[in-house]
Amino acid sequence: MTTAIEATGLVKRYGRRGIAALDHCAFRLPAGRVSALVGPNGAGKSTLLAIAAGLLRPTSGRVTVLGGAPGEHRAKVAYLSQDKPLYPQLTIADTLRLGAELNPGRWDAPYAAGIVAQGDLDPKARVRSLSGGQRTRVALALALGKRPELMLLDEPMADLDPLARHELMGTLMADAAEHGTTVLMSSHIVAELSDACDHLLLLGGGRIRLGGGIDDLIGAHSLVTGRGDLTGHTVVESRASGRGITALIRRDGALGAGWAVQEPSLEELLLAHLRSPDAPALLTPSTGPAPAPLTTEVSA
Ligand SMILES: Nc1ncnc2c1ncn2[C@@H]1O[C@H](COP(=O)(O)OP(=O)(O)OP(=O)(O)O)[C@@H](O)[C@H]1O
Repeated sequence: MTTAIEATGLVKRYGRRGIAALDHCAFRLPAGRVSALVGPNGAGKSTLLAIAAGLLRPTSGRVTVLGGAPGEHRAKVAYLSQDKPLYPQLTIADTLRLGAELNPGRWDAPYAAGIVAQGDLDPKARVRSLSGGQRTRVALALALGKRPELMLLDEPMADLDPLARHELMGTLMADAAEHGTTVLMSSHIVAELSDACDHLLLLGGGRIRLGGGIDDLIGAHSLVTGRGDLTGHTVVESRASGRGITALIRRDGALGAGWAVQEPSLEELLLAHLRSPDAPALLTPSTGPAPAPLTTEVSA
C-alpha cells in the first residue's frame, strides 16, 4: 500500500514560547483513502493541513507528501483552506478560466463547470455576490477541476446546506473511487464523516490518538454495559449508567460474565475519545509510523 502523507516527529510551535500545536506527531496516510481529520477546536487540524500543503513550515520533524517535500508536487495537490480564498471581483467563469491557466495539462473544464452548474450558479455572477455556501461550491470546483492526486480540505462543507453537502460529498467520493484520489478532510460533522470517509485520523494533544480504517477502529473497540471488573482491558471511557457502568473499551481477551457487548457507532467512538484525552492512542499498522528498517549486523 503506498503512502500519500508521512509525518515523523512533527512539531509546530507558533512563536518561540507558544504551545506546540503539533507535538511529535507521527502517522502515515495510505494513498487512495478518503480520510477524516477530526479533533477538538485548536487541536492542530488546520496547522497539519497547511504544513502538508507546503504553506507552513514545521518547527521540527519531517513530512513527506506524495513522496516529496510538502509543496514539491504542488501541481498534484489541491488545498482548500477554511476561508476558501477566491478573487471577489472575478466572475465564476473568470475564476474557472484562472483554474485552467494555473493547471495546464491537468484542468478538467467540463467537470469543474458541472460542479458549478449543479448549484444553479450563473457563470457571469461575480464571486463577491455569492453566499458563503455558493463560494464553497466554486472553491471545490476549482480544487476538483485540477484533478489532484491529493486533496487537503479544511472544513470544506461547514457552510453548505444539507442538500448541497450531500451532493458535493457524493461528488468527492465518486471522484476518489474513480481516480483513486486521496482525500484528507477536517470536519466536526460526524454524520458527514461516517457516510463519506473510510479512514480516520483523530488529533488531540498535538498527536494522532486514533488512526486507521474506520471499520478497523470500530472493530477494535467494544461498548460494554454491566457490572464487574474490566482489569486487563484498555478502558477509554467509563460512565455510571442505570445498569452499572457503560464503558468503551479495547478488549484484551475474554470479558467476564455479566457484560452486554455492542459495537460502538463512529459517533460513540469519537465522543468517548474526545472526552478522554488521556486514553492510550491506537494507530492501525497501515497508519502508524513505518517500522524501522531491518538492519543486518555483519560480524568481522
Ligand atoms: N497563526 C497563529 N499564531 C499563533 N497561534 C496559532 C496560529 N494558528 C493557530 N494557532 C494555535 O495553534 C493551535 C492549533 O490551531 P489550529 O487552527 O491548527 O486548530 P484546529 O484543530 O484547526 O482548530 P478548529 O477546529 O477550531 O478549526 C491553537 O492553539 C491555535 O491557537
